Amino acid sequence: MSLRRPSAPMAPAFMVSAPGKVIVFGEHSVVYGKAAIAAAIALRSYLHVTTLSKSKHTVSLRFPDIDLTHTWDIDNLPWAAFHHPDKKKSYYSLVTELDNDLLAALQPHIDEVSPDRPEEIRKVHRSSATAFLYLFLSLGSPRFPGCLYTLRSTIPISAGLGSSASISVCLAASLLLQLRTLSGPHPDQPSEEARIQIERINRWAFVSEMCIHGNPSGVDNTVACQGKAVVFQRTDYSKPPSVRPLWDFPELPLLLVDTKQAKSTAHEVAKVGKLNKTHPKLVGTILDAMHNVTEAASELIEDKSFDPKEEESLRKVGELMTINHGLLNSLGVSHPRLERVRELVDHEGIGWTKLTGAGGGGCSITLLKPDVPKEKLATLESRFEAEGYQKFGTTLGGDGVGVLWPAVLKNGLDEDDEGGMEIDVDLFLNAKGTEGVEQLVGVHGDGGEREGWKFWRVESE
Ligand SMILES: Nc1ncnc2c1ncn2[C@@H]1O[C@H](COP(=O)(O)OP(=O)(O)OP(=O)(O)O)[C@@H](O)[C@H]1O
Ligand SMILES: C[C@@](O)(CCO)CC(=O)[O-]
Repeated sequence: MSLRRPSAPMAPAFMVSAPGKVIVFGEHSVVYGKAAIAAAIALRSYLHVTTLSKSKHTVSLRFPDIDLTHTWDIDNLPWAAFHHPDKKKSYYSLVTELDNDLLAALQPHIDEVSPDRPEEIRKVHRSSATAFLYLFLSLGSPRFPGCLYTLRSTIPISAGLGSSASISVCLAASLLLQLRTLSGPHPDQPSEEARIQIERINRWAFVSEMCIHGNPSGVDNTVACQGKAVVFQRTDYSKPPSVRPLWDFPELPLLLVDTKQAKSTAHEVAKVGKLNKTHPKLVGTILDAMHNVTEAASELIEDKSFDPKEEESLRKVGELMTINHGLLNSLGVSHPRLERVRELVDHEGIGWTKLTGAGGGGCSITLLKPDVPKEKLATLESRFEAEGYQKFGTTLGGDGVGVLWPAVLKNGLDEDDEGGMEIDVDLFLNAKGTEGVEQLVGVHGDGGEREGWKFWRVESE
C-alpha cells in the first residue's frame, strides 16, 4: 500500500444525477427470481460533491429532503474493520450480502445521527446514513479528502418510484468518480466500455439498496443506472442479474398517480416473504403467474405489430396490467387508496390500472385508452385532486446516471460568456422546490439535453 498522500490540487465541485423508475410489470415477484419490466422516469436525484480544504478532514451529509445534516470525523471512522484483509473489498467487487461485523462496526457512528429526533424520522436518517457510510468505508480510505455531499431529489420518497435506488446510484457513482475508478463518461466512449462503468456503479448501488431496504432484487438500481427500459431477472443472487434493454420501448400513454400514502419497501417485501413462508405452494403459484404475465407483456411490446396508438395493442397490455395488479393484491400489497384509484379509472372506463413499486400505498400507473375524451380525463383529475391524490406527467425511458464535472452549467445567463454558471452548495440548497432544482441543475433544459451533463451510453443493439 502506498503511503504517499495525494498531492493533486483540490478537485472541483461536481454533480451526479440518476433517475427514478416505474415498474411496469413484475414487482415483488422479481425478488423471487422472476422477470420484471421497468423504465426510467424523468424525475431524478441530484448529488453535489464539494471537496474541503486539507485542514478539514470531515465528511458531511446534507440531505434536506429528509431534513438530515450530519458530519463525521474521517479519522474516527472504523477503517480497521472495513480494511481487515478478510473484509476488504475492491471497487470492482461483487458484493451480494451485507457483512454483519461491518454493520456492527458502523453502529456507533449511525447512533450519533439525529439523536433528538422522533423515532420514525431517525429510521429514515439511519437508512440513508448507513448506505452512505457502508459505501464510503468499503470504497474509501483514511486518506480520503474531507467532503460535503449535498443531495436533492425531485422523486417523492417512499412512493414506489425508486427514490432509494436513485440516491444509491448517485452515492456509488460519486465515490467511484472521486476514486478515479471510472472512465468517462465521454461522447465517443465505446459502448462496451460504457457498459463496464455502469456495471461498476450498479454493483455498489445495490449494496446501498441493501442498506436501505434489506432484500432488494436490484431492478430499481439497474434502471436508475442505465436508464431507458429493461427486462430484468436475477435467478442467482451470487451472480450479476440478466438485464435486457428494451431499445424500442413504446411511448405508452401512462397516468402516474401518487396515493400520498407513504409506505416502506422493506416492510412490503418482508410481508410477502412472510406470506411465502406460511403458504409456499400457493404463493409460488402466484409468483410463477406473475412471471408469465411479464413474459407475455415483453413479447407483446417487442412484437413488430405493437402500436401504442392503437386500442387493440393497448388493450392486450392493459389486460396484463389488470391481471398483474390482481396478483399483487392477492399477495396483500395493495392498499384501499390504490383500490380507489382503480375504482375511479374503471368508473370512467378509460384505462387499465396497477400499483407500481412496492405497493402498500405509493403510486399507481394507468395505461390510458387512445382518444380518451378530454371531459372524462378532466372529471377524473378533479376527483383525484379532491381526494388528495397527486397526478404526475412523466415520460418513460430517459437517461440513466449522469455526471456534471465540474459543476458548471450554461443557463442562458450572462455567466455563459465566461464558461457558465458555477453551481455551489448554497445555490443548490436555495433552489426553490423540485421545480427550482430542475431549473438550476436539471439534466434537461427546456428542450432536450442540457450542455454539461454527460452520460454513459450503452447504445442500441
Ligand atoms: N431525497 C432523499 N434524500 C435522502 N434519503 C432519501 C431520499 N430519497 C430516498 N431516500 C432514502 O430512501 C428511503 C426510501 O426508500 P424506499 O425503498 O422505502 O422507497 P422508494 O425507493 O421511494 O420506493 P420503491 O423502492 O418502492 O420504488 C428513505 O427512507 C431514505 O432513507
Ligand atoms: C417490491 C420490489 O420488487 C420493487 C420496489 O420498487 C422490491 C425490489 O425489487 O427490490
